[in-house]
Amino acid sequence: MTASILDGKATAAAIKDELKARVAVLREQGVVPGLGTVLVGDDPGSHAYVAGKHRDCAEVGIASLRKDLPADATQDQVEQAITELNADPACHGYIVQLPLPKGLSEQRALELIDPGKDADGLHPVNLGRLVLGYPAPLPCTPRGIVELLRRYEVPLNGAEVVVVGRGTTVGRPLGLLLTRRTENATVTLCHTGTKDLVAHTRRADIVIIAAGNPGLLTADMIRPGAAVVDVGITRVVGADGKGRYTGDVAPGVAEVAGWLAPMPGAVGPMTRAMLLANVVERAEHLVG
Ligand SMILES: Nc1nc2c(c(=O)[nH]1)N[C@@H](CN(C=O)c1ccc(C(=O)N[C@@H](CCC(=O)O)C(=O)O)cc1)CN2
Repeated sequence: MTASILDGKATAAAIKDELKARVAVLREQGVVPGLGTVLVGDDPGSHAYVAGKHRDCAEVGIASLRKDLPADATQDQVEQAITELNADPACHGYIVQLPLPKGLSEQRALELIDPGKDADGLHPVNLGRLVLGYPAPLPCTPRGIVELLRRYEVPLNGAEVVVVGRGTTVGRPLGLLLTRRTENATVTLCHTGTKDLVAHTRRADIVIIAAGNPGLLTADMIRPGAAVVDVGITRVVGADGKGRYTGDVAPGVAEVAGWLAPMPGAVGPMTRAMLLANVVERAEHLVG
């Protein structure tokens, strides 16, 4: 068996076209949706991701508002940037790029975001609303994964899904999304304390791996025909001394799986597209 590839790049491009049309309608009504970013420090990965977010904005007609702070920025300076975006009417939604440099509190930064402008859906109020099943901006990576599975018609209703990784940006909210009545999957959340990971992954219809452990999921760990989603993204340095990103799925899985969302090319582009969707939805909400 060779897996059908869940092409996140093509799907994200289609979603961006849909959003472009919705942004045009908003602009006709005199509203220019705006995405803000708070970027602290000089991590090349974070700079590349933020630059990508603003390129996406330009593509679909969303205005960009950037707050770039130096690596030695204080907590007060970060909180000042957040307070300014909270007050800026041109900003419909914004994100604080994670991780923040050591010594800065991500928790305090996220809690200061106006929940109504939380484009990442990571504010405690919005995570709480997700638990309660109330409308809220959804965290971009989990939303992107569900959207990708849905658009490729991977059966979710009644499916046994194993999510590996219990982080607040992916694993935990993903479990909440997949167990809503609309998705109706049964979710097992595995993590570093799980005793027999293979026993779980082998009986799953869908394995979503967000462990940050390169090559952790090997071909012998999945049921033939299962769907596999690689969320892992770890920077490794090769024998040539060059850095590259690698996922959590080992080579060979594509020969056993029925569907594969590979890294690169699947979850990352969908995450970016969902950020735009969250901003457009916030602007549409204001228009009423
Ligand atoms: N505030 C946030 N911080 C971070 C998030 C987030 O969603 N919100 N996620 C990651 C970084 N990230 C977006 O910010 C992100 C990571 C990777 C990709 C991506 O497209 N990856 C490519 C592969 C890598 C590459 O080619 O450069 C892929 O998967 O195809 C997009 C966004 C941590 N911080």
